[in-house]
Amino acid sequence: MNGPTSRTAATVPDPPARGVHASIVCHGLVRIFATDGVEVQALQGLDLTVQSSELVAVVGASGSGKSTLLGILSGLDTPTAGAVRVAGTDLLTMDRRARVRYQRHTVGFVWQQTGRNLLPYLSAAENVRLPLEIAGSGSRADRTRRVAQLLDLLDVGALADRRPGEMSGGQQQRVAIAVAVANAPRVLLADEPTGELDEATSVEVLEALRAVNRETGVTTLLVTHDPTVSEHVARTVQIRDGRTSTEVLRRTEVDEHGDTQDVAEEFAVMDRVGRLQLPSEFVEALDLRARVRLALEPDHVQVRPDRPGPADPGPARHEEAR
Ligand SMILES: Nc1ncnc2c1ncn2[C@@H]1O[C@H](COP(=O)(O)OP(=O)(O)OP(=O)(O)O)[C@@H](O)[C@H]1O
Repeated sequence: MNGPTSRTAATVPDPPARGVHASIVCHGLVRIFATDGVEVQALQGLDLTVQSSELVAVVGASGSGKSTLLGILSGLDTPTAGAVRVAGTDLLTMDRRARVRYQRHTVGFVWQQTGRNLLPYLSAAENVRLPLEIAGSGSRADRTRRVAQLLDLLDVGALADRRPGEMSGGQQQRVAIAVAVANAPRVLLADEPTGELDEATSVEVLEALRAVNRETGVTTLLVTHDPTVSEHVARTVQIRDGRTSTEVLRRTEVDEHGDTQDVAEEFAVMDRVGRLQLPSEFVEALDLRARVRLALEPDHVQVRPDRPGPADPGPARHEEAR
């Protein structure tokens, strides 16, 4: 996804009205933090729609606003402006009780720090059982069955009796995913779930998230600074300066010889009033500055520097064209 690509295209996020099947709809999300009289705009009008049962990775550099977005989606923080709905719940109008219900039943979380996800003195099975008992779901036998099912789904069934300290980081994160989806939330949120893991283990944990998403249909949003995640998920949304800037969509195609191949295409994200961010590589490659020339062509829009270049016909020709 890095580097200039001639295949950058634009996509407009679905408006909330069309988002009946959308599980997450953020529209014009703004979050301003004020500390000691200094304002930081962590989110600057972020638009994002995630369809029901979709798995999306939100990728961005440090300080781009990922944790702020996740804080809002998890109901721990509220935006300064904008609209946000998750699984039909308007997160701006929730009262205290609705917030507790939302956090207990609608969303599940996996955090980066393995220690934050699991209780160290409980076994894997007991950790998964705990949220079921708190929610009072099913009979004792139902709970035992569900714990076993989830641990098997996450491929950690053999570790049911081990405590977190007796498991690897990747195994702990897989148990953490089982804990997060124990009460069948509509949405699973994961904050840098592979942040403390090596590359091979990270891939295993991503595969585990994909398996849970596929098998249970839980809408899954993970945030990470690791751009290579886009190689493992169908949709990656890039966030830059508190806004979604580009998206990479990955799909499998069968060529004329019957061979399958992975095709990744990068799109720029345009908001509802037509604003889009040019990829920084494009801006740098053409040394684009404050003003650019735009021209509408039959099937595309041209963006050129505001100065005559070798291929530029010059202002006289533009005058003629008008
Ligand atoms: N509680 C806060 N008070 C003041 N500023 C904050 C607060 N939380 C975040 N910020 C600022 O908002 C911006 C976005 O921060 P955020 O933590 O969302 O970024 P991030 O993409 O998650 O970064 P990282 O990958 O380093 O965690 C940063 O400039 C950060 O300093």
